[in-house]
Amino acid sequence: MNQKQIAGERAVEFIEDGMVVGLGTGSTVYFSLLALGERVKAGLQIQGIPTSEATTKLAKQLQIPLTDFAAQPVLDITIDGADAVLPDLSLIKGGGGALLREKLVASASKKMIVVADESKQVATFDHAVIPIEVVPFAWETTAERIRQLGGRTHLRCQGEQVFVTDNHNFILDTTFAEVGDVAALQQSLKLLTGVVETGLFPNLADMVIIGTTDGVHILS
Ligand SMILES: O=C[C@H](O)[C@H](O)[C@H](O)COP(=O)(O)O
Repeated sequence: MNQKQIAGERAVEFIEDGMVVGLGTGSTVYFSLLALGERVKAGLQIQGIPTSEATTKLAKQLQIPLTDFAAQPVLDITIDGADAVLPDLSLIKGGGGALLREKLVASASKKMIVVADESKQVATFDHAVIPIEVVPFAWETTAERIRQLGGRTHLRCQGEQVFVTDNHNFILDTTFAEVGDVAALQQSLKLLTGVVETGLFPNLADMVIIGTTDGVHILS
């Protein structure tokens, strides 16, 4: 079994009857969704809130019941992936461009469980790609403001086209030679006009389930 699959499946064991569940995005959570679909088929009663259009589509295919923030403003648990994880459980997310809805869902959840393979464990975010969602209007000016904070920005494209998020924004994949305090960098970036959200997730994950060749390794 691959590392993403064992991590993804283990997280679903934490879901209980009656819960409102945040459904993350990505190739690791994919396995969580498959396992959750099986449990729902077997009688588990939950309501899911998806973090992307892709997850919405898959959840519907798997017949996982869905709800929304208007009906359920507080979630019991969220299961989501990550692009990088520090030992203090700070995350980088947004490799698939879903970071804004992912942060809205995670921050409204009582518990966030992250699922990842071993490659996602890192010692530092220095030089790591941090996706930053920006409004398309004047994105070049926003990029310049990020560069003034020390970031190297790269407008995300998909083939010849600029990548557009589910929220109709652009992504600036940005690296910093020295990230320093993750929460402080997040704050500084959020203060820039034009920045919608960043892929830095300090203080949100409660547990990280890492799939390894010898089974799962749980950090909490
Ligand atoms: O925007 C995408 C999300 O933040 C994903 O959860 C993250 O990129 C990890 O994805 P994967 O499990 O495919 O590596």
